[in-house]
Amino acid sequence: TTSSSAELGNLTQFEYLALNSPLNLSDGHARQALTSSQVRIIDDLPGLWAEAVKLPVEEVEASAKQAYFELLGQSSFPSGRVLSCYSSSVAMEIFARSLATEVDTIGLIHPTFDNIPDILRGVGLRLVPVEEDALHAGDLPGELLSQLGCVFVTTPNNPTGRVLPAERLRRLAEQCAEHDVVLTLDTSFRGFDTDAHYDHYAILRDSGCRWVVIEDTGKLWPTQELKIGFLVSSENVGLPVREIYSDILLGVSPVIMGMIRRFSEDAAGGGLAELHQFIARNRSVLRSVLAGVPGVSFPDTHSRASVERLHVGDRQGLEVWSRVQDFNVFVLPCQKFHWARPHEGDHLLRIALSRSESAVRGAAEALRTVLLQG
Ligand SMILES: N=C(N)NC[C@@H](O)CC(=O)C(=O)O
Repeated sequence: TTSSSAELGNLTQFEYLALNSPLNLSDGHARQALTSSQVRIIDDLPGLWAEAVKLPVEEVEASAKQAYFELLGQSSFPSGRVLSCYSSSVAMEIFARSLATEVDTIGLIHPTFDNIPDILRGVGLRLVPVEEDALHAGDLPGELLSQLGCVFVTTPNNPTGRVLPAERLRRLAEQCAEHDVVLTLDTSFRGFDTDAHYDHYAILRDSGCRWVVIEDTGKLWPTQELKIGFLVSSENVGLPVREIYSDILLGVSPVIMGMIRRFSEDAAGGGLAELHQFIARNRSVLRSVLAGVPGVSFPDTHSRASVERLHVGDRQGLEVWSRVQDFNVFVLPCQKFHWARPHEGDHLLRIALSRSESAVRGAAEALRTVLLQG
């Protein structure tokens, strides 16, 4: 039986409901088929295993990081200060615990995926919402920054897909340096949007601010949750990140590191451009099947992320979410992204696009049927 939405505490619990459905368009994980060149990498897992046994782990790790960060335009990444974690959420928990040793208040982008505020609250931090529009409009108010120990920005943001441009990042980092505020970025969706491929680490380094970045390989490729969350920090971050990392793990499997290197090399050889076209096609399928449905709109016209928000007009998002399950289709209601003011998400749903085109089409057609019922 599907729990009633009221019983579900967070977005991930909505995503659990969808995990075994053929039309799961709920979580932002990659569930499309492997490409033929990616199949060849998976076929060579025994070779990756043998390499992991034979080579020193630091060698396997360094080449995986180099391939992944270079692929996404981050050539100034500080290779000596990148910690490999089992997932980006594990990286975030380690960051949060280390931040809480020194900071009690954090400014967090609003809206964003709710496991971020949940993890930050979990270590006792007080959260202040920083509206996405305000963040992109210009400088943050000095009186806001003077009450914060950290500013946390998801870019590209989830679920809006909005990317912090280089000039805004430069200015924000300068402000954080001026106010001795740690600047933290969650860049989990950056692989999908070339606007997010400018060298963030060069800008952060040159600003002189204290910074942390969390990267996620897990959203890009369909690797059955075999992934790495990279936890990167500045030399002057002044937080016990490495100590707390050592409380949690010794390291990630070098087999997964080798797999990430191979997927990154394949992406650099044309696979990333193919992936972008694949996501763009799924986005256009969703938008065209739902075109013309009264009251329905897509608020994030520029998003290239692997998720798409749908505004359902006067309808209640939770009502549509519930009724579309009659077609075995699962999407994600958006209240919990609005962690400070949930009602802002009452008429919004999020649809995952890292799925087969037929799954996206099938889900869009089921949504159309439900939405036309009024
Ligand atoms: N640790 C958690 N809760 N993982 C779920 C998260 O990866 C899903 C996500 O980010 C998205 O659906 O956009």
